[in-house]
Amino acid sequence: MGQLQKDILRRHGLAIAGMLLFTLVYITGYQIEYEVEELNSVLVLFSVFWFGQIFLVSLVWSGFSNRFKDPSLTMPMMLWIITLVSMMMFAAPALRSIIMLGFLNVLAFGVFRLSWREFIGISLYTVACYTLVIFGINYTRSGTLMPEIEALTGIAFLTSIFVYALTGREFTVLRRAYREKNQELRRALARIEELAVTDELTGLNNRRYLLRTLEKQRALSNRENLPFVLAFVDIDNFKTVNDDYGHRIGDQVLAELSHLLRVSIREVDLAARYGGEEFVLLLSGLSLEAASSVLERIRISVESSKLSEAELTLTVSIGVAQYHNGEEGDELLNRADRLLYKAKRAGRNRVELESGSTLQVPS
Ligand SMILES: Nc1nc2c(ncn2[C@@H]2O[C@H](COP(=O)(O)OP(=O)(O)OP(=O)(O)O)[C@@H](O)[C@H]2O)c(=O)[nH]1
Repeated sequence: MGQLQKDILRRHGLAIAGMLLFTLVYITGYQIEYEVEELNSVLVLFSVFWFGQIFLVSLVWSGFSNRFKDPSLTMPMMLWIITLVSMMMFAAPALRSIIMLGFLNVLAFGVFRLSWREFIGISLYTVACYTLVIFGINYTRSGTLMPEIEALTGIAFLTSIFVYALTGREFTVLRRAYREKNQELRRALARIEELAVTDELTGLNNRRYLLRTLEKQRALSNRENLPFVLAFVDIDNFKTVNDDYGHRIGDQVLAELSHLLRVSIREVDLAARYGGEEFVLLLSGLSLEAASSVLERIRISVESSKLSEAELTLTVSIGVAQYHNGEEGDELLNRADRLLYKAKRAGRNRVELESGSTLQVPS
């Protein structure tokens, strides 16, 4: 059972407790004021009342009401109670004051649940029932009511309903403002989280995100024996780009290379900017051999691309290491970094693989 349904049922539980109390007070009042023999017709009325009530609550309880616009069925329940309570008022005019309080309690139940329009609707329905019953009593038992007092009671009743409606409206406005603020906060938080893990220049994830993902990947790999590969990708002689063409072109190169890296890997892989002109790729589920062909393809595609508006031809050096079950993330990063410098020392524009990898590749 979801939290929403629990909340709804808790509210209905309270309402049922209130109605039980009302039933007791009414029947006691009836016994004091009227002949006990006439009680039977009132008991029939209460049976119908409770039957309908239990039927509606069971719709909520079973989850059947979830298919309706308002799963709490507040409106049908209120209509049911008000109709039956009006009939009880007709059956026992002397208990009018008890019943009026009953009406107000029912309306209080709807103040926070219903929309402004629904609340006005149900209030008008209540006033109509009340007026009809008063006319009915006057017609069938003339002389039992004092018209002036009834009119004054009606005005007091209407005033209370009006105050309820205003309170409900205030509450709706507050609730809406609260919901909007909450949504705004959630959006801002999502944006902050995104900014905290994104590199502004390239749009790739940053080192913080990489290290977090590396930890998750390690945990997965240790548990499932799933291989993965980490590669350092570094632009060769990038300093000369800045020196010869300026930082603006250098930035363009970084952004375009980042794009190239991102589109060269699968959704499940990760390309992150490690810092400066150094990038890291995390290739999951791949053996060193499989990863090496992906990385070789990347190396060739960088070499054959024209980067930035200066249409520069650049190369990258890549150091590739496979994760060894149980090792720390730092160790893996260091091994890949060392391989990158080996590639640099060996003349650049090459993919340097680690020899002697031991992780098993699942068949
Ligand atoms: N335009 C630009 N340049 C950057 C950025 N971050 C780092 N750099 C530059 O990247 C260059 C890195 O130079 P080095 O570390 O000497 O490396 P390299 O010239 O690529 O030489 P090798 O790596 O040995 O091939 C430096 O000139 C940095 O200023 C950036 O965000 N934008």
